[in-house]
Amino acid sequence: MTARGVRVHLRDTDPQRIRTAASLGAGTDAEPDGPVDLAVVAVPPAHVARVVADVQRLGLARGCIDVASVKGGPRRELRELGGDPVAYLGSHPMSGREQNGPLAATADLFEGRPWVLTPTPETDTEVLNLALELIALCGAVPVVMDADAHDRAVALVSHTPQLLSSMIAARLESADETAVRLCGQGIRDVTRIAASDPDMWVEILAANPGPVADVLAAVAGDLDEAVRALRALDSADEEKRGGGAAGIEDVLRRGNAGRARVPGKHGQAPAVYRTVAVLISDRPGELARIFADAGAAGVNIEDVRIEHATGQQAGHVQLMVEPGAASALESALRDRGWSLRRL
Ligand SMILES: NC(=O)c1ccc[n+]([C@@H]2O[C@H](COP(=O)([O-])OP(=O)(O)OC[C@H]3O[C@@H](n4cnc5c(N)ncnc54)[C@H](O)[C@@H]3O)[C@@H](O)[C@H]2O)c1
Ligand SMILES: O=C(O)C(=O)C[C@]1(C(=O)O)C=C[C@@H](O)C=C1
Repeated sequence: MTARGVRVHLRDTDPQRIRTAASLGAGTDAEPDGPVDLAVVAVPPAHVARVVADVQRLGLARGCIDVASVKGGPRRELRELGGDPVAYLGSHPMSGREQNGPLAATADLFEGRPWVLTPTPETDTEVLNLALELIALCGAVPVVMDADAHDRAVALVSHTPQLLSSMIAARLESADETAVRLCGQGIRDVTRIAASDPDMWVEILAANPGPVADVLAAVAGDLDEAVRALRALDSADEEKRGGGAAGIEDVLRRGNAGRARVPGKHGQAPAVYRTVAVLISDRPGELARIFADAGAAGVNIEDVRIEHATGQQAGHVQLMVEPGAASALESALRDRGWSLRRL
């Protein structure tokens, strides 16, 4: 918001966090002269209703939104605290990081991402308009939903995936070092969010336990089936092995179908990019050099991934590009001395 020319006043119970955020250019730690247009409450879910009620009681802002990952609870709690539901609008940007605190913040975090708004018939239109303006300034895409429908949806697409990622990562805790050193890109993809803050996630899950338990129970059904199918694959009986293979194939094919529905960059259908894998050494400036060379070749990099080679000062950078641009990029990079790897 500050980058878009909006005056942002920062508040937090932890003064160190305000100082860090202000020094990163997120806003000012100075108190505003009077009520601001919009207060954006970005505190852990269990504190949202209390902070919104305080903002309203102290007259700090004309309107108030929150960004918590659950929406039904905060609205009900605000009513219980005697807050004003008219000047409050629950919202949730569907983008985040597995790290928290101001040092993990990035200015373009919400660009192209859905940002859920949960207005009710009583919501003040002025507050809704201010929220829409904020979302537009962040480059996000507004999505209007009922609060409880939102909570059921995020149980499926966010809260259960967090638990499953944590459960897979937990298998590594006491695993043998010889196994852990073999970790490749697959397990990195599946466990990135397992590094998230447990305190925050206990609060999120505690505010949405029923819908998450429903999705997890369905996953548990698939797990039972997969175990049965794998045991059958281990059998001496050919017919049982056939049934086991069909069971495993079924879950993998259903996975393909679900994955194909995950929207790509900017909410579009997932693009099919070609990957150009380039060997890089672990030296400062290598990535900048490769991006500059791709730019000089007139190729737009759609996505990027880095795979570190175990125990070596080197790795592969995978550049995802439009299929039509891949061969031009490959020859341009070879001409500039890069070693490419076939995938
Ligand atoms: N991190 C994500 O991926 C993500 C994405 C979307 C929404 N959210 C939601 O955003 C909110 C904040 O999460 P975050 O990841 O930015 O965490 P964070 O830890 O970076 O920020 C929360 C801040 O709230 C402060 N705080 C706690 N209680 C307070 C109070 N009573 N008054 C004022 N400040 C208080 C903390 O000191 C901390 O600086 C949560 O509700 C979370 O559900 C997070
Ligand atoms: O990608 C991450 O690291 C996230 O934290 C993302 C994610 C999500 O599940 O999409 C997690 C929780 C938030 O409520 C919103 C976004």
